[in-house]
Amino acid sequence: MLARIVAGIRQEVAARKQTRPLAELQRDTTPRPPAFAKALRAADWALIAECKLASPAKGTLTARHTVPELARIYTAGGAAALSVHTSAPFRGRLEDIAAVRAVSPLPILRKDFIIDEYQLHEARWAGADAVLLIAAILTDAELARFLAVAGELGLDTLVEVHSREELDRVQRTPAPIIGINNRDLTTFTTDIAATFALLPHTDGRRLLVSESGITGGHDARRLKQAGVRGALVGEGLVTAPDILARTRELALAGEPTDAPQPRHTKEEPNNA
Ligand SMILES: O=P(O)(O)OC[C@@H](O)[C@@H](O)c1c[nH]c2ccccc12
Repeated sequence: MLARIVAGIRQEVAARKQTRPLAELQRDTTPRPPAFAKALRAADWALIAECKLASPAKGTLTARHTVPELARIYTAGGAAALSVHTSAPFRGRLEDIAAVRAVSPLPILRKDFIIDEYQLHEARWAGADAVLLIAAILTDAELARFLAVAGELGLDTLVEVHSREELDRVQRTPAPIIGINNRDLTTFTTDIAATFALLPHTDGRRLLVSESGITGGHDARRLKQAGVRGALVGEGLVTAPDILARTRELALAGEPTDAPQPRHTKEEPNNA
């Protein structure tokens, strides 16, 4: 599945390079603040809420909402950042970044299969704050190079690992934010045990995010208690009966929203 997706991405990127040459993407060089990393560092828990309409494994996940509608709900619900799929297998487009930017002030992660430096320039040009880099589809040299280029462009990076071997590789780079993907990209099955299994092998010098298969506040709370800084959640949000409520629950890592007010006396119930 992964190899097929990447082959498709390679063709798409080649075609886009023809219609929009690199020089055109490089016109705007205004420096931008690293908003994504900052949002993750701002508190001890951060929800990165993903605008995900479909996936190659499951097909349509939601037909009720558009990408900007999801972004609006996530923003209202207290997400710290947004993840926007821009690849065809997830029914995403590069333009979705601008559409989300128009309705939300939150930092945006470009969620794609980045295999070419050109896509980093595209991300910057489209208005993304950060990009996902997937260790499984990159060589050490590509990873180092993409991290450096992203840095020059003012893009934050979330570097994704699934195995111990990938974690070790990434920890030999300066990547400041590592995402442990609970989804095995060869089978597309998820198990959040993947995060707990890799945690003891992290070097303590990176911000850690858990990705995929996180369904509600209970998972979020367990991850937070284990020292994970945040969660990247798509399906658990878009398939929730009440997306706003699910966003709140995940953004608060399962802490109760309305802590009961202390009662003063039995005769005077607190109506505040
Ligand atoms: O919808 P989920 O299970 O909450 O997962 C979100 C996100 O982690 C997932 O979309 C993802 C993260 N990295 C990937 C790499 C490829 C495909 C998909 C992904």
